[in-house]
Amino acid sequence: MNRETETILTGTHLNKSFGKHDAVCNLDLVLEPDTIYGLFGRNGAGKTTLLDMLTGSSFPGSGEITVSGKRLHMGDTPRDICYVRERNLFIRNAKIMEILEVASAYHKYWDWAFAHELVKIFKLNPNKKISQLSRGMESMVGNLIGLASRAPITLFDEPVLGLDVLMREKFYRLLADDCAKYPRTVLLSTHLIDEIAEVVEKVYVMEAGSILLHDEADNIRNQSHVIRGDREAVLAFKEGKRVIHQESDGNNDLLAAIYDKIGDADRAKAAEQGISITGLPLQKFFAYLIEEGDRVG
Ligand SMILES: Nc1ncnc2c1ncn2[C@@H]1O[C@H](COP(=O)(O)OP(=O)(O)OP(=O)(O)O)[C@@H](O)[C@H]1O
Repeated sequence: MNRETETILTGTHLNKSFGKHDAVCNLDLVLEPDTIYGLFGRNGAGKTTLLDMLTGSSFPGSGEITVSGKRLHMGDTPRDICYVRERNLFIRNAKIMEILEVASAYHKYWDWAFAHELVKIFKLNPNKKISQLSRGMESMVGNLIGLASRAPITLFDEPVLGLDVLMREKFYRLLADDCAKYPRTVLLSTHLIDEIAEVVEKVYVMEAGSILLHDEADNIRNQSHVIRGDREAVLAFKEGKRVIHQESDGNNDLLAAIYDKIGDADRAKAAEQGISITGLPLQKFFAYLIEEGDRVG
């Protein structure tokens, strides 16, 4: 299989600066077909700058982007991509239905039956103007387009801004179910990791314009642990393992967050020494990883 059939979108050696500030630095990214990605990063990490480049909304200072095997040139707006922006560009005076009609004309896999279903599920009044919507409702209109477009590549930038917890859950469930029925590539850019932990299959973590980590979500889940116990025992246990965080925990106890494999022999040793091993929530993992980068960097 050649590279073009294995990947649907690539960004190679991407750079983008605003004045003297490097928002994206020498970044490589590959999206494969039919995979749901999470792009995690703190505020200002460069996520939106990256997505703008990948979708042809802004051009990289240097580097190359290919979409469905074709190189992206200045001014191209690839039809295979649906980009749900953090700050949408909807005409404020347009009604929701008018916005959906424009989107349906643009996206060749648009599904009107699904769009109408989503209008009901998201409790949107199609005759309302964009200017009359709350922030959360505006997000829902963008998300509706992202779902109903069924584009081969859909990029959501902070899709749940302003949404209450029920709507957030509804959106993630609809996305996961619809991608199971109509497989496609989706990238969710967010700083709320735990919420989408169940949905994403692969993860990119971005910090200060670069990719800090790229891994399968399952690998992260299986390899991120918190160990707790007597200081000396924990210090000996963590020897040779990648420790991304460490802190005192009570009198003479130590807590360490480990991003590494912990096998059966390790577990038996830990049990012998009274060391507890628990899973590390993805949000915490991400916070520790970035802290570690700050310490090293
Ligand atoms: N048009 C611009 N002009 C100047 N600086 C910019 C511009 N757009 C982004 N930046 C800067 O580039 C950096 C990356 O911003 P970006 O919006 O890509 O981050 P982000 O990860 O999407 O953040 P957030 O989660 O807050 O949306 C930030 O330091 C930001 O201030």
